[in-house]
Amino acid sequence: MIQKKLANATMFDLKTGLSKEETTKQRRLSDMAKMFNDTEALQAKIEAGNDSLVYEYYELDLPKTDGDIQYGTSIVYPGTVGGEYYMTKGHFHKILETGEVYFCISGEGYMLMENPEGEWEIEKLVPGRAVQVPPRYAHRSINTGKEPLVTFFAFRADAGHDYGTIETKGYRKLVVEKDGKPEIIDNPKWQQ
Ligand SMILES: O=P(O)(O)OC[C@H]1O[C@H](O)[C@H](O)[C@@H](O)[C@@H]1O
Ligand SMILES: [Fe+2]
Repeated sequence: MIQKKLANATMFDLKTGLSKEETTKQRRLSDMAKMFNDTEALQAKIEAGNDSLVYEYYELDLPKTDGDIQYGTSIVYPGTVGGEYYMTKGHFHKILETGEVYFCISGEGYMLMENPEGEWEIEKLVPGRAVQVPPRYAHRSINTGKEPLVTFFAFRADAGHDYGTIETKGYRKLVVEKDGKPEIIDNPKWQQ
């Protein structure tokens, strides 16, 4: 009898977060045009030929029904742009009521979250710590350490990604390096 393949299984390295079996989607500084607050510092780095990899993540080829779970790892590399730590773009889910779970495997940083009602939350990511992003909250992971920040995530597979709101309005808060330590500040460019 031929066993029907029901579950998708993948190996991820616990230090690097990478999988030998799959390819990542990568975002470099040049893909982050509207994301970092200091657009001039970003432009200067790119023009100096320093288009470094900011983060990569997996989008496994899984079915996208409401009953399926999309999962994978996300790896944010260490670095700053104009004092702002390297981070993911961040997004709302198109199905806004969808939450997501992140489990930190390696590195350190924060999960920054905000909802359309104006509430915001920030949770520390350290190895072994799990964070649930509640429904309605946009979420962005930020690497405040010196090593790659590796998280494992899982969410309802049909939730979708809405980047437009973040690109136009930005986040209410930024996480910047001040005297070598992370500090949460108001985003001076945030638009109502
Ligand atoms: O989608 P971004 O904000 O660019 O972040 C990249 C990826 O990070 C996370 O790991 C999410 O779970 C993914 O769904 C997301 O696509
Ligand atoms: Fe998400």
